[in-house]
Amino acid sequence: MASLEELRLQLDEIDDQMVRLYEERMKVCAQVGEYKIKNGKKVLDRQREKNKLQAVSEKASSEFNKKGVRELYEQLMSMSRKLQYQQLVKAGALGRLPFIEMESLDAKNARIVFPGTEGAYSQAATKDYFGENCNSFYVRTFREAMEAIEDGAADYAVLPIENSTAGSVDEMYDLLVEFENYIVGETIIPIIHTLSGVPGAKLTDIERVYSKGVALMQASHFLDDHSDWQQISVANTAIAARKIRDDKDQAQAAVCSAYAAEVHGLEILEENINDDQTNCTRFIVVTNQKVFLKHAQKISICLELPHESGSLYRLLSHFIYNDLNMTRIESRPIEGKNWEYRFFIDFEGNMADPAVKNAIRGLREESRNMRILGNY
Ligand SMILES: C=C(O[C@@H]1C=C(C(=O)O)C=C[C@H]1O)C(=O)O
Repeated sequence: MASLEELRLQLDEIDDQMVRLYEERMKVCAQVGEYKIKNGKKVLDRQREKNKLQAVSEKASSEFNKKGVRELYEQLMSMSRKLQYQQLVKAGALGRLPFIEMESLDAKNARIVFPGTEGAYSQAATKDYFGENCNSFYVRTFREAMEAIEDGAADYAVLPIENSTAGSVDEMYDLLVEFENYIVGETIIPIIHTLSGVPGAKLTDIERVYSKGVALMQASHFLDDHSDWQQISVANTAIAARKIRDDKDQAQAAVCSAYAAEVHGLEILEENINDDQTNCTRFIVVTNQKVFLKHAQKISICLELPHESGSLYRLLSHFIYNDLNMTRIESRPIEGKNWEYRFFIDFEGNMADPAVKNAIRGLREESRNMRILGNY
């Protein structure tokens, strides 16, 4: 029997040939890439790849090797496509109107809309991002804020996208798909709830508690200790505070911020009733202009995938190959298509970076309805 050294020498010789052949194959692929640029053809040809996988796997002698050859060729063709995407990006064929790079946002002259009412957490986020004296107004719902941006009634909207306790704000993800608005910034603010009632009310008077559904959830330990209280969900924590003020009923209280309580003239019955003391929410800043800040370092995209095995795995290779760090992936059902999903992916990078351009080119071609939601 041959020694390990001898066997490894044989492997080395085979590998030399394989590398040489790989490089030869890639040279031909580069010519295919040039042809495609000239003739406006897509890089990915699913039928050709299907036929190729069939043909090469048939040449292998055992079931085990058929599977191996298939996997090997899937990777080879994926590398071939990535080379061609690079060629396309170099040739300037980005395929969509580009995002315009901006030095900074004009916070001084901006009109900013936030959902809720005076005292909402989204108002706190607005002031945090645009400054205490910014020119802001409120609308009732997230949708109305997105409409205000689309219509040009406001330049920017500040909207919640993710809470550290309750997770994603699903409605916002759906609205980002529905509207053609773009994320240009984000800010994270602490969310500290109080239980507040009309002046003079005591804890023992309370029978009904109003707040936003997720806020009631974030204070569930405290509220569970008062299981006789009826919990009523309204659009926003500050809207709940306003209602308590307007109704003037000592049996009613709101779960809202200390600031909302102060703005609406309520008295705090219990401070800091969060389950989690580190509770915070990430807000996004949205605009209707296709712009990104020069120093932006995070990109959000969404896309749909064909309902076939391995499609997500293959898609993620664009991040790995281009050395891009993915920071978040989320999925939402696609309306009208049961059990099919739209993926929302955040990754680190700036749109001006060639690695980002290459990845986006590949992702766009190999998925359905890919959209860049923003670079911020
Ligand atoms: C090289 C091509 O581009 C892509 C890569 C393929 C390959 O590496 O064999 C096959 C089909 C295309 O998806 C081609 O179209 O032939």
